[in-house]
Amino acid sequence: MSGPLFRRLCLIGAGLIGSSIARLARERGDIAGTVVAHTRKPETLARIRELGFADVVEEDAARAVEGADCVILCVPVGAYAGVMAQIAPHLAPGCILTDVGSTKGSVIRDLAPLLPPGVHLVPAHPMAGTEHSGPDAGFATLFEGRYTILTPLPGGDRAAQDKVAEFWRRAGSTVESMDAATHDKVVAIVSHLPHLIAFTICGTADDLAEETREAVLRFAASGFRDFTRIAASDVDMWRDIFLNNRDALLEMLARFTEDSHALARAVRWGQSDFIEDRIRRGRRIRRGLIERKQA
Ligand SMILES: NC(=O)C1=CN([C@@H]2O[C@H](COP(=O)(O)OP(=O)(O)OC[C@H]3O[C@@H](n4cnc5c(N)ncnc54)[C@H](O)[C@@H]3O)[C@@H](O)[C@H]2O)C=CC1
Ligand SMILES: O=C(O)C(=O)Cc1ccc(O)cc1
Repeated sequence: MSGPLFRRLCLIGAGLIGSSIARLARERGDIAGTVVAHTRKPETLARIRELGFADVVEEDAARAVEGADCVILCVPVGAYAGVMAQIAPHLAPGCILTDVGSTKGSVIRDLAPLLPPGVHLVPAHPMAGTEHSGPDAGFATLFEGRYTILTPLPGGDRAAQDKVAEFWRRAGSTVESMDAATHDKVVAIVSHLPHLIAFTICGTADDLAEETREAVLRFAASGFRDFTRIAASDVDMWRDIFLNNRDALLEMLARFTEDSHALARAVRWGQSDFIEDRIRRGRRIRRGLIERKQA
């Protein structure tokens, strides 16, 4: 049998996603010979050592990437430019630089200009996660049965793209490729707008008068609970996503606002047919999603 996919795999950031990758590599022998993990805060470094999912825990980002044949950025997307400035001079020629960030246009904007010659950039986004964060939250099966989207650069190295795709297939993902602009539009509607709405509706409920708010929290029916699960997500990560997918997110929010105003008008004027039509359409689409998942 041939050796693992990567000789030395370096993870910059070892929270939910980074630690899930490390745990996966530990569980499967065919991904990495050595796993190096770097993170910024001393307390997180200490916790990673305790959890023991990395072979090497390195406090210096530049030293962490030295000699790695694959580096995966697993930090909030707003930290990419700063991290890249630290690591770029230390990336070995032939190294694959990839990531897991939730936005892709900004990632290419922040990484590509600093890419040293001979280093191959292959941006990636596993469409898998939870509302939990940090190194304790990760688990090796996180990516199973989920999509991972690659947004390769035009003219990028095919062998590097194939290797990153193979890595995600070994993680249990189905791999798709698209351009970064398409990716950013798709995730704006399926992921970023739902998070924006979930954060907002929690605040809207919290703004209610004391008595009503008390009742809302006590009686929060499963609908409100299901709908707002994702509002428990990490602050830094979501601030960075909103700011780095601004145009696509604002476009989807404008469309949503227009559509919700149309429904509000129908409610105001008692237009049952319009209301029923919107509910039927929503039901049809949601049921279709579940059937697709089961197929
Ligand atoms: N949480 C989720 O469900 C998903 C997240 N993503 C993306 O994955 C990336 C990581 O997210 P999570 O693992 O969920 O976050 P997390 O908050 O669990 O972990 C982030 C890690 O990066 C470290 N970090 C932050 N800034 C740093 C810096 N400048 N230098 C070094 N380390 C730094 C933090 O200390 C932490 O260990 C983000 O870009 C996010 O958009 C992608 C798919 C799903
Ligand atoms: O918790 C959930 O359901 C999520 O939606 C997780 C998630 C968050 C960010 C991503 O870029 C991808 C997936």
